[in-house]
Amino acid sequence: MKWLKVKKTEAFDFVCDKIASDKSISHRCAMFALLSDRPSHVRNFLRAEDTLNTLEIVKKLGAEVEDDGFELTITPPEEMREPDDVLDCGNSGTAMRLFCGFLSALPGHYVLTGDKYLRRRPMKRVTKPLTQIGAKIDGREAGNLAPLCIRGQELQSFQYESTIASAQVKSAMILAALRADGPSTYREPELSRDHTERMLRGMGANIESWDTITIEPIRKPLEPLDIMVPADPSSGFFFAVAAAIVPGSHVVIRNVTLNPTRIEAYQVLKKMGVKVVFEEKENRYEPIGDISVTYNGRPKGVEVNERISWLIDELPALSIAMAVAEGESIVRNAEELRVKESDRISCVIAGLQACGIACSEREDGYTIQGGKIHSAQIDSCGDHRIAMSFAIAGLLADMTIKDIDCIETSFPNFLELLGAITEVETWK
Ligand SMILES: O=C(O)C1=C[C@@H](OP(=O)(O)O)[C@@H](O)[C@H](O)C1
Ligand SMILES: C=C(OP(=O)(O)O)C(=O)O
Repeated sequence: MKWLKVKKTEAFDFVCDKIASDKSISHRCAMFALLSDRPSHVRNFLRAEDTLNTLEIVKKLGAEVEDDGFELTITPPEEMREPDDVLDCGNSGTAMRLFCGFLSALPGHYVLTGDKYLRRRPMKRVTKPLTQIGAKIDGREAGNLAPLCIRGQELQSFQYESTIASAQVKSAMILAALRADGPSTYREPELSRDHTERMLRGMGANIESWDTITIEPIRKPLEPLDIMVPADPSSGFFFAVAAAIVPGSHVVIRNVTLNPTRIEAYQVLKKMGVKVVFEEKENRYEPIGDISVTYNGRPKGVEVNERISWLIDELPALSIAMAVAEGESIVRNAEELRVKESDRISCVIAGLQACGIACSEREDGYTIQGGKIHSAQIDSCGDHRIAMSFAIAGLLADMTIKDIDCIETSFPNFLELLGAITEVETWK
């Protein structure tokens, strides 16, 4: 098990074009390449554990992958292969849920599994609606927990109204709908990240989204992808919080997706009084540009209770800004945090309490009374976002973090970048 010590730092000015590539988009690049009959070209693919596991699965399904160190060329097989082994999604909920939808309609037998954290996460949210349209999926707790066994077959078209705003559920259903026996519709309570719709549309799929998403089944292979994956705003956000809390600091995060469903946490920082500027530079599949964040005095407390799916992954890091803010901050309607890689409500609160911050949890969120962060020893709970959030808290008071191996799942060069603004030490 790896440990990390982060030292308190002084004002920094950091222009960063090395933030990890977007995880959501990278998963989809690997998977969606299988929907074409020609090679897809993917530059800047995220080389982290989660997305490399997805790429391995795509290879086990018969794709050939050439890698020149910068660009991946993913050539789909003429016919998808039934794998002779289990498909390991590692730590990734996105991989497991999207593959459920993808494989349910593909002839063959597939077993999806993952690490001990993923095998605890609820899968009923995808296995239930998929089963309702004819999918054959089984797993522990009547199909709720991995390992999941899928026997792919023809699926029926559907009209599904989801009770949760989840891009993973939506994407699983869209992937199933692409091979269903007629047009399908999908509704969600509030728009969740929409990379699947944008990318599949860019590949020529007939997907319309207004209040309701309408998906036509594909009658021929889609166009291949030709894409440069932008930087991940969720990864960049750790450095945004760093600039927001260390007096006199400034950061520029370059070439990041500016998709509105992904940058809401930056909008909240702005609401807290931090100076945040977005500069769009191009638009292909997604708007892409730079985000600059400048310290602007002590941030102010804020209440976050809507568009939760637009900032769900950033809430642990945002809680660090809330912990140093003037006044009280409240997070509501965020019960989804409890079923991520860890129970992120309990882990955030336990970590902040260890740092001497007054805070308390509720079923759907937490309340944080802004104060002064003290040195502490924090357990990451095996969760990359908890580990990196408290590493950022360490910029204000030396912090020791237990079990940081999980950072590899989404942001392998995090410590290298953090090392540019402070002293870091790791040991086993
Ligand atoms: O579709 C995606 O790429 C993701 C969707 C979100 O999960 P939910 O769909 O469970 O909200 C998010 O938390 C996850 O990190 C990535
Ligand atoms: C929740 C996350 O990812 P996933 O659901 O893919 O494991 C995350 O990266 O914060």
